[in-house]
Amino acid sequence: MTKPISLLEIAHNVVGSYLEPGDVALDATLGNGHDTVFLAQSVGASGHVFGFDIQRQALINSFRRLLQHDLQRRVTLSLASHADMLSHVPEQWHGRVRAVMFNLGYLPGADKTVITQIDSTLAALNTSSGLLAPRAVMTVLAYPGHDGGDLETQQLAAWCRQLDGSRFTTEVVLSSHDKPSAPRLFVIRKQPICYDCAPFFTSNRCASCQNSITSPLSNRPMSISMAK
Ligand SMILES: C[S@@+](CC[C@H](N)C(=O)[O-])C[C@H]1O[C@@H](n2cnc3c(N)ncnc32)[C@H](O)[C@@H]1O
Repeated sequence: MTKPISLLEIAHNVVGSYLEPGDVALDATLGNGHDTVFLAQSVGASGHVFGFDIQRQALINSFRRLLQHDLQRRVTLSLASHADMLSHVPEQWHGRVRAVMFNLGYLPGADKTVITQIDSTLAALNTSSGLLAPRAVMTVLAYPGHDGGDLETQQLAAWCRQLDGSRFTTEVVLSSHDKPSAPRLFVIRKQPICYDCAPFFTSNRCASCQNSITSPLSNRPMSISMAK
């Protein structure tokens, strides 16, 4: 039997479909740098990635991983909360960021009590949504199964519901073995449409290819749209 695709792979596939050489992307939670390396590879030598974490160890781990791939020149690492990202992303890129990735929770292999917090996560989501380009994407991998993670996931879902539906669409991708405690991936797309066209926009279609995003393949995790 083929192994179901993981939520992280889905996040990379979605984000990768938006990124082109020369783009700017943000890694809101550096951790061990896996997403950072992926983003740095996707934006090419002419693009740039800004990454954030509140733990020095995460910056060290991410920098080491970038060095292994000779990608360190494409990335600026900040020892800062993602809630403060605005002051670390140069103004010339405000409104031009193509992708933002969040992977909530704790740094694997480190102190599990240092985890993302609702207030700073929501502040960072608000800032990120303003930094995004007209056609852009944000992914948030959330873990309701750990301490505080369930409330953070609920708040994240509520934050998605209050987004302007004419500018943003949200899908939630569930693990194939879904349980209330299983991780879930939020995909928030900023639409490349003007306000004049917004009334004709259908929220269950991909903005770039117009494929339906609500029909899961049999061995895939299930994707649902966030209903208002
Ligand atoms: C699950 S890990 C991220 C995994 C990472 N994306 C990777 O590819 O390895 C979550 C990270 O979020 C970080 N974090 C927690 N609160 C944060 C905040 N306010 N701002 C930025 N990072 C934060 C933690 O220190 C931890 O390293």
